Order: sequence, then C-alpha cells, then structure tokens
Amino acid sequence: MPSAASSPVKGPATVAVHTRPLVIAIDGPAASGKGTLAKRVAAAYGFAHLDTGSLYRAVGVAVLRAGGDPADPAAAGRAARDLHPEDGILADPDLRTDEAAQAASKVAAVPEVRAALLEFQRRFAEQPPGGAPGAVLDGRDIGTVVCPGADAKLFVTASVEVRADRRLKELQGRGIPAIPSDVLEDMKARDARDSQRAVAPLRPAADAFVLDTSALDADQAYAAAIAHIGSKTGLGPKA
Ligand SMILES: Nc1ncnc2c1ncn2[C@@H]1O[C@H](COP(=O)(O)OP(=O)(O)OP(=O)(O)O)[C@@H](O)[C@H]1O
Ligand SMILES: Nc1ccn([C@@H]2O[C@H](COP(=O)(O)O)[C@@H](O)[C@H]2O)c(=O)n1
Repeated sequence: MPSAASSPVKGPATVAVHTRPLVIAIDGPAASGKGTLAKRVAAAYGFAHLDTGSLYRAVGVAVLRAGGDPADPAAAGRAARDLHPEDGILADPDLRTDEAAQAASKVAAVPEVRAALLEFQRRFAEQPPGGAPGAVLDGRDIGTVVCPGADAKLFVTASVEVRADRRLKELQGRGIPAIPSDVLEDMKARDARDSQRAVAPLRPAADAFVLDTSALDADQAYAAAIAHIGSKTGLGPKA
C-alpha cells in the first residue's frame, strides 16, 4: 500500500476529512420541538433522520394490541425484541396518538426494552441509510447513552406550560378534541416518568447545548441550533 505522502492527489484535501458519518444528537422532553428541529437540521445537511421516540411508541402499541400492560417488563421486553423497524411500522398513524405516547413512556422504563432498541439506533448513526454523510437522532438519551460521542449535542426544552400549549394546538389542528388541563397533566406525568426512571433518564448530556425554546419560534430555534452545530463541526447547512 502506498504511503499517504506518495499517493497521487485525487482531489481537494478536504474531501478525505470525514472518514465516518457525522452524528447530531437532539434530546429533550415531549413537545419541546426537538422533532421539528431534527427534521429541519437533517434536511439542511442532507443527513438521515431517526425519530427514536417512534421505536418506543411502536413497542408500546404492540403491547396494547396484544392486550398486554405496557408497564409489564415481560410483555414490553418481548415486544421490543420482536420489533422490526425496517418493516414500515414506524409510519403507522396509530403511533401518533396520546395513548401510544403514554404506553411508550411506560415501556421505555423497562431496561430490556432499551437494550433491545439500542443496536438499531447505533447502527443508524454509524451507517445512515441511503449512504447519507451523517445522521440526526432525536429522543431522550441520544447524547447520554445512544451516541455519547456525537459531534454535536442539543438539549431542546421549554416550560411545561408552553409545551402543553403547543401540543394542545397541534391536537386541535388535527381535529382531535382535547381538554387543556388534561394535556398539561399528561405532559407532567410523562415528564416525571421520563426523568425519574432508573435507566437512561431524560437529562442533558454534560456537553450538550441547552436550547430553551419557551420564547423562540421554530425559525429562531433552528437558527440557534445551526449556529451551535456550525461551531462544533465547522459545517454549514446546504440549504
Ligand atoms: N419553537 C417552537 N415554537 C412554537 N411551536 C413549536 C416550536 N417548535 C415546534 N413547535 C410545534 O410544537 C409541536 C411539538 O413539536 P415537536 O413535535 O417537534 O416536539 P417533540 O419534542 O418532537 O415532541 P414529542 O417528543 O412529543 O414527539 C408541533 O406542533 C410543532 O409544530
Ligand atoms: N430516545 C428515547 C425516545 C423516546 N423515549 C420514550 O418514548 C416516549 C415517546 O417519545 P416521543 O419522542 O415520541 O414523544 C417518551 O415519552 C419516552 O418515554 C425514550 O425513552 N428514549
């Protein structure tokens, strides 16, 4: 094999700089806007995007469909081991219901479930589908557990009242009737389960950039995220 010094020059020196896909981790509580942000960041950089919450939702829905209790570790663990995310289940509209969200946060507290879903998430980050040059994963434990070596980490948050209001408007926009106080209580219950569980609790990684979007609209949140990602990776968005 010729040494690097004797190799013929095949193109600009910068071409060979990225020898592995770039990984951007975006975590945060429910309705903080991390999914909206992750999709937009992925599109801007030409990266693949994985909404890891949909994996937990798929497991929760599978347990419910089998007539089981999402908090039952045996039922939840079995459903996670049987999950084949490549089969299109993540696009099932049933995953977007509040019932699915609550079931997801119950199965997510089961260590066997988290272990069963870990490999798929890491493979996505290491080998993004379609040969994309990078991956954006959003969830609760991407920066802390799934991709602790991510090139840029964001923890997107907002006050629980602001998040409940966003979710309420989202539900209303989809024509789903919702009671504001119920939405707020559900949000608090999910926050508590996600941040108090023993395994991979929701919390910012020590090296995460905390982005509070309580007073930011989606464009302002995106601008702040892009500035941070640029400062960590030296890359700017393509679009
Ligand atoms: N900065 C923002 N300001 C106002 N509304 C926003 C902002 N970001 C996102 N939204 C809206 O808030 C709602 C929730 O956003 P999104 O689904 O991205 O949150 P999420 O953190 O991914 O939620 P979940 O974890 O429950 O999937 C959506 O209706 C979205 O359009
Ligand atoms: N990395 C993750 C992602 C999600 N969860 C759990 O799933 C629930 C649903 O997630 P959404 O992002 O779709 O709202 C969430 O409440 C968490 O309990 C997780 O644990 N880890």
